[in-house]
Amino acid sequence: MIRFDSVSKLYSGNTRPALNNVSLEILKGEFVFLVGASGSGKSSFLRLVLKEEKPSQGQIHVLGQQLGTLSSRKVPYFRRNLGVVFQDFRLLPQKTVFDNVAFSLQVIGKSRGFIQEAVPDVLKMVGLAGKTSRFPHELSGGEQQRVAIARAIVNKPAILLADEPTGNLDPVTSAGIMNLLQRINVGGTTVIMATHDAGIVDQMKRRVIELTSGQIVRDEREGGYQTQAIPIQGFGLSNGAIQ
Ligand SMILES: Nc1ncnc2c1ncn2[C@@H]1O[C@H](COP(=O)(O)OP(=O)(O)OP(=O)(O)O)[C@@H](O)[C@H]1O
Repeated sequence: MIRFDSVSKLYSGNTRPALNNVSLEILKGEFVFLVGASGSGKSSFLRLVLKEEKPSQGQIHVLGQQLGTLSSRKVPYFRRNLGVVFQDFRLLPQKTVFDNVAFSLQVIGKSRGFIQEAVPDVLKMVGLAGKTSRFPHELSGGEQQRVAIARAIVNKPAILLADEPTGNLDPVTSAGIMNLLQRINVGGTTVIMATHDAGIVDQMKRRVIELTSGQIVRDEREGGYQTQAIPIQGFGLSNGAIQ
C-alpha cells in the first residue's frame, strides 16, 4: 500500500535532512502511529506520501504507483485515494457542515444525486446527523474535527493520513475521535496518524513507527509511545540518570 525505499528528504537551505534513509512498508488495512519529537520528520513523511513534496533520494510507492513517475497532471486523481486530517481542522468558515463535506465532492465532479446521498450518510457515521446546517464556528473542536474527518472519508479513500488530529482536543473528545478513526480502519481504510499523544498510543496498542532526526529508530507491532527496548543513549541523549 505504501513503500519507502531508502528515502531521504533535504529541504533547500537546511543542512540536516528531515528524513534520512527511511525504508518501510505499510500494508492495506493497517493502523500506524508515527511518533517522535517535534521536528523528527513526521509531517514530512505524510507530505511525501501525498506527493506534496518530492524525496531528495529514494523511491516511494503508494497504491501501486511509483510517485517519481507520476506526472503532475495525474496528481489530483492520485490524491482522490487519500484522505487527510489536520490538527487545526481546516474547515471552510463560510460553509455549513453539509457544504464543507459536499464541496470536496463537487470539486472532483461528483453528481448532485451522489452528493445528496453520500453527505448525509457520512455525517451520520461521524455522529453529526443533527448538525448539518451549522457553521464551523457554531461547533465544538471535537465536532469540527468530525466534520474534517467526514470530508476526508466521504469519497472512501484507501488511506487516511492524520497529522495530530487530537492535538487541539481534550482527552474525552480525543477518545471519541480515536473511536471514529478505529471504526474507519475496521471498514478497510489504512490509517496513518502522527501524534504526540502518549495516552492514545499506549491505549490503542497498534503499530508504532518512531522517528528521531529523520531516521526510523523503532518499528513495533503493538507498541507504546515509548519503549524500554531502545538504548536511549544511542540516540544522542546525554541524561546521566538514564545511562
Ligand atoms: N517546508 C520546509 N522547508 C524547510 N524545512 C522544513 C520544511 N518543513 C519541515 N522542515 C524541517 O524538516 C524537519 C522535520 O520537520 P517536520 O515538520 O517533518 O517534523 P514533525 O516531526 O512533523 O514535527 P512536529 O511534531 O513539530 O509537527 C524540521 O527540522 C523542519 O524544520
